[in-house]
Amino acid sequence: MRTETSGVTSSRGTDRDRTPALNLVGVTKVYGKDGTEVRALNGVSVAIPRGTFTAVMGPSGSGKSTFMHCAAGLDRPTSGSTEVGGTELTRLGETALTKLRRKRIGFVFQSFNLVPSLTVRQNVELPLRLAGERIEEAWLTEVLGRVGLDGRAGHRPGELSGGQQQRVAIARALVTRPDVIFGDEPTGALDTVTAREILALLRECVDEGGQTVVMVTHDPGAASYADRVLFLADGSLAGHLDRPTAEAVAERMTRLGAWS
Ligand SMILES: Nc1ncnc2c1ncn2[C@@H]1O[C@H](COP(=O)(O)OP(=O)(O)OP(=O)(O)O)[C@@H](O)[C@H]1O
Repeated sequence: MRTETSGVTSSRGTDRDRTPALNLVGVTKVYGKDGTEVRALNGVSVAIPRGTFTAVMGPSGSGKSTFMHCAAGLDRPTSGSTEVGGTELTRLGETALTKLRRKRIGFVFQSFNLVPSLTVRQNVELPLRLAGERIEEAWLTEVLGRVGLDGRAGHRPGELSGGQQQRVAIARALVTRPDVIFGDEPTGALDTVTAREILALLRECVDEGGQTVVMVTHDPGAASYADRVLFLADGSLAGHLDRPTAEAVAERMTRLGAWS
């Protein structure tokens, strides 16, 4: 079994800084039973440091969604353990897991998943309300400013472009100051120019906000915004690329048989 670790951490960090944002140890997920078993993940171990941007790639069916679901506590591994910010998810009951997800994990999906009847500000506040947290106006204003939506707080999602809606989703993910933001094809529904703006924004959240981002994508161009790309094949880690270029990622994907 191999553990992937990135070396992108400060040598003067505190203990909290040195605890990986995300730590998977021997995570295996088997779906079905008795002859219909699918081993979607097979002993995956990976530690992702705080303040880094990781892309997860692999051919269709290689286990990317299963990886994200197990890492984010949306699904339970069959064996192995997952830690978010030093807390082991696999030991938590459903209520504690739901609370942890609300507060310490942010999600950005391809389809934005905003509540259409709520304003931008109300959508962004929602995770704090669900977690029963106090809403600090200054922080909310700062988060909306960071994603470039200062003037849009009173609008509803239907009045915004796709790129602006994804900015709302990113603000909603940032608002609880989570240990990790997971992106599931966050630019999959956007045109190329808008996709680049959203990827640059995620990059900025990492570089300037110290956020940790883990993004599943099929797009080598999107993966090139990450510090590291992890490759999955048949449910196992099949290597990584640091400071990836789109060309190098595409070439690795071709070797994994992704486009055949
Ligand atoms: N709920 C489930 N029940 C049974 N098999 C499943 C389930 N979810 C996923 N699988 C299987 O597990 C394997 C990994 O699936 P997963 O969705 O994680 O792959 P993926 O890399 O995200 O694929 P894609 O790029 O096509 O979205 C596949 O063989 C899939 O059919």
